[in-house]
Amino acid sequence: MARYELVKRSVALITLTNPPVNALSSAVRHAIAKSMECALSDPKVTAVVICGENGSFCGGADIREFAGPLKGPPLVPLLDAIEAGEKPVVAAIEGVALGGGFELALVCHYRIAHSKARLGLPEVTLGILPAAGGTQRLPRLIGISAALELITTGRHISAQEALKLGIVDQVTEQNACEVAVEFALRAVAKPLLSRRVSMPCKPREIRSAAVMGIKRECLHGHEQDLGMVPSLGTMGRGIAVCLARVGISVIAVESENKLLETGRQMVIGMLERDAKRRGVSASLNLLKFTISLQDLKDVNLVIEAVFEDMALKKRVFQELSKVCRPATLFCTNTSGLDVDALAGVTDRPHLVVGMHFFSPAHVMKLLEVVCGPRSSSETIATAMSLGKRMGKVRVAVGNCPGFVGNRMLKPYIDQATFLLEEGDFGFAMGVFRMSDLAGLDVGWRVWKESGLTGSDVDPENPPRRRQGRRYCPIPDMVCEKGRFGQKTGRGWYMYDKRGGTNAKPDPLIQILLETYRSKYGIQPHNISNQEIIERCLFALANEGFRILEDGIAARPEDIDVIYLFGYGFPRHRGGPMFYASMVGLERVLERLEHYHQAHPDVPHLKPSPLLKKLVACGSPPVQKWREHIKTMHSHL
Ligand SMILES: CCCCCCCC/C=C/C/C=C/C(=O)SCCNC(=O)CCNC(=O)[C@H](O)C(C)(C)COP(=O)(O)OP(=O)(O)OC[C@H]1O[C@@H](n2cnc3c(N)ncnc32)[C@H](O)[C@@H]1OP(=O)(O)O
Repeated sequence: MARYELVKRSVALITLTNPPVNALSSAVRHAIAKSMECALSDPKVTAVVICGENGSFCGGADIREFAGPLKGPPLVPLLDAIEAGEKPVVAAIEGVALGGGFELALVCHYRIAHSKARLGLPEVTLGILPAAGGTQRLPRLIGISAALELITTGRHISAQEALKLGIVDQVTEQNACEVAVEFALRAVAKPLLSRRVSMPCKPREIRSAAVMGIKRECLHGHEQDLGMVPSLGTMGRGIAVCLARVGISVIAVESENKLLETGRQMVIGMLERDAKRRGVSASLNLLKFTISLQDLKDVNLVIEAVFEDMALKKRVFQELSKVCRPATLFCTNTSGLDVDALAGVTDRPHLVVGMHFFSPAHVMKLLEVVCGPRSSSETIATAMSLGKRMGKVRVAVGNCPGFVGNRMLKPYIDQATFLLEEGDFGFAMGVFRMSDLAGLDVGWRVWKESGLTGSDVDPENPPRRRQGRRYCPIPDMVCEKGRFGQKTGRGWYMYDKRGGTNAKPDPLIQILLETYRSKYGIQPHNISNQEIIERCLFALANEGFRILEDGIAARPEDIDVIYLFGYGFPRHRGGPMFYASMVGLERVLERLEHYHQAHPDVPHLKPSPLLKKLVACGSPPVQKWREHIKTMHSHL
């Protein structure tokens, strides 16, 4: 778990050996303690270097040990002892120094980082604090404001940024361990006191804290050398970039030459910029562009990314069934359409699976892999593996309208618009900015297809009621004015230009709201922040409980991963399901009952049976909820 050797006659080299990222398992902590004891007591040793095997310093706590009881030596006294030792210790950081790994580096008296190394305190993303000294040592090293930013965001920083901040002493392109050994030999003669980061911090820094704001198998039988993306629209372009940059050949298909050329230029530009940023050469030779579906006859896997229209997608899959080899997998990039209905028009329903990428696909980490009832286990495993190769955070979900993420969005957005009808200020507008970004026409089309708005609606229908429940027509009114969000320069907000991102309140929306409220005799009233949060977030979590009941997600943690990586849910809150457990399931149930009583025509506010069951069982912790769920999707 750690190798101990003497190098250059007097340097003790401690190499952490716990693949894949040399995490701090109990055995590793034990081995570090023993090695340090040897180094400090051996008179031949004048300095120590700590490094990690296989190009990775240390990925922090060993997540494989999280479920069990804490065993082995605790980390804090071990780290304190390293820092307090009378021989200089140098951390040789290659790969990652994260969480406890970063905290280990912070107790070393010097830190040498390889130029490609990444450092960070991602604990906040796990809902915990960097409690092995990170919250204490980092502010002392780089100042409170810079440290708070790293601690509260969990952001990874590059070696170069770490050097600028004063976290590392030297960045090298060479073997960091060899550089550290030479460095350690030179450090022997230097005083250590000032190198111990946990020395008291200056009073000026403490005062400024008081006014500071706190702001991840091989492809089962389907090694993918060829992927393809029909349609080089926004999603198709991003997906093509994701594939090419991890070395997968892509044949990109468009319907006509002009669109093909535009798409080609954009994909090449995106790949070149991406390669420049990563300091590698762009893999342009992996891309082929065509307007002929016939060119796909020999590919192993197809990712269809045409416009979100069921009839169009069905036509594409019928054509693909004629063109492609019988063993070719068909993946559909859809944000909510019925994957099984698409599988049904192909000659190979068991080889069809959903891959719901999030926009922009080359940036967003989340991938929902949608398992249709006929998707084979091998098909699902292949899509999951492909996602892994593309560097995505993958969650296997069941097939239902909107899958997990977008299905939960419906009650959340509904509550936001109902609140907009009812209230006049204090409203957190996050959902409206997000809708402007996604495009308001997307939801409008779905509402139309499901008969909630548009020409199919019975004119005798009361405007604020549809299909027997409360309906808010304000989003339709916004769309009827051609306001589709950022892409049209106007939506819930106004933007300086089409495609602009700088949202400003638009007086026209205020006028629209006032006119609407006066037409329907709605008296706006003051809505507290608490009510806004409860109605939006408890409705969101309530749908999460229904998704678990329906077997669309296998576990609450999957729902949380989807919301953290696909919907910008605040990391420190852990996701909607974890948040509900933190608030207390009893309270969530009580508030939902209260709001459902006040709004009986809003079914999403009716507490889900699973929530009630969990409360009746004494509100067990999130990781125990699965024991109370009857329906389990066979593939999840
Ligand atoms: C409540 C906890 C109490 C426990 C107390 C224990 C006492 C000691 C600890 C003290 C406090 C310290 C706390 C922490 O350190 S919390 C922070 C923990 N670390 C992380 O959150 C890092 C998580 N990992 C990542 O961000 C990434 O995996 C990566 C950047 C390290 C590498 O990314 P990438 O190159 O994209 O590869 P993968 O994500 O695919 O990972 C590769 C492989 O490595 C495994 N792995 C990653 N991190 C860990 C880890 N910390 N422990 C064990 N294994 C890890 C990952 O699972 C993959 O494995 P594979 O699926 O088998 O391929």
